[in-house]
Amino acid sequence: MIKVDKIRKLFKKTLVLHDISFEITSGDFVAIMGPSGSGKSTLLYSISGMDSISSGSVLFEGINISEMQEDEISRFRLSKMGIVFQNPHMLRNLSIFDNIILPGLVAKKESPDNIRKRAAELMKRMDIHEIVDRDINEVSGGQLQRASICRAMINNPEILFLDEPTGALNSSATDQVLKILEDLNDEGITIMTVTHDPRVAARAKKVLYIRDGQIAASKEFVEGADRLKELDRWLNELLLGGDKFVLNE
Ligand SMILES: Nc1ncnc2c1ncn2[C@@H]1O[C@H](COP(=O)(O)OP(=O)(O)OP(=O)(O)O)[C@@H](O)[C@H]1O
Repeated sequence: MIKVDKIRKLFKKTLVLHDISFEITSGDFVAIMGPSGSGKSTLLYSISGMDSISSGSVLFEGINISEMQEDEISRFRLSKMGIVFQNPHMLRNLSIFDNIILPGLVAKKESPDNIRKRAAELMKRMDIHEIVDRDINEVSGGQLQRASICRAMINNPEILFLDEPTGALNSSATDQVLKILEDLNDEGITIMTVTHDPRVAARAKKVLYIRDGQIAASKEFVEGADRLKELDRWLNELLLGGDKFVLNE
């Protein structure tokens, strides 16, 4: 589905991503872990075309999206990708519902009626249908994050990119978001998420560990394994390699 080939990213003269290559297959659930400042978010934004790359290429179903002009990649992203940011970036003067339908109205893939219907279904499914008319400052962090996932799903994307989706959530809100991600992945949505939280990474099929802008290690879970235990062991081995790893409580 996505082929990342030797991408490099420079911020001024600092090399933040060094020749990163990997592939994401349709239906994958990939978690990106690694120390703070290692380049995880930059990698996510580079692959999704939110940020330009300095060299290399990103092919999405064979189409080189790294060469697209800004308006072309924006349209492409709107129709194929859903993005959930660390901070939800919702518009303050719109209700939660209107924030969710907005990318649908912009993309015009479906009629406004269908977009509203889909938003209502997504909100019901994510158990936030009672907050449709609320302002964004009248809901909890967990509700807002679930609303962000509804917004990212409004155009029926093929892939969801998430940056620390549970970073600001308590344990039960984290569990709700994880269940949603797992269900979406079971239904065929490809997922790529940056996370510090081993509970999130343990739901993934594959984990990439980034250190100093490079893939230092990667892991695929064996079917039926105790993933948290396996992940813990793996991360500890990497920690022995000198990485400071912060576990979320
Ligand atoms: N717009 C920017 N301009 C200059 N440097 C940047 C910019 N964005 C990120 N960086 C630098 O790039 C490096 C990687 O940042 P990035 O946000 O990708 O790391 P991260 O692994 O996601 O970190 P964290 O886990 O703390 O969110 C850091 O050294 C950061 O300071």
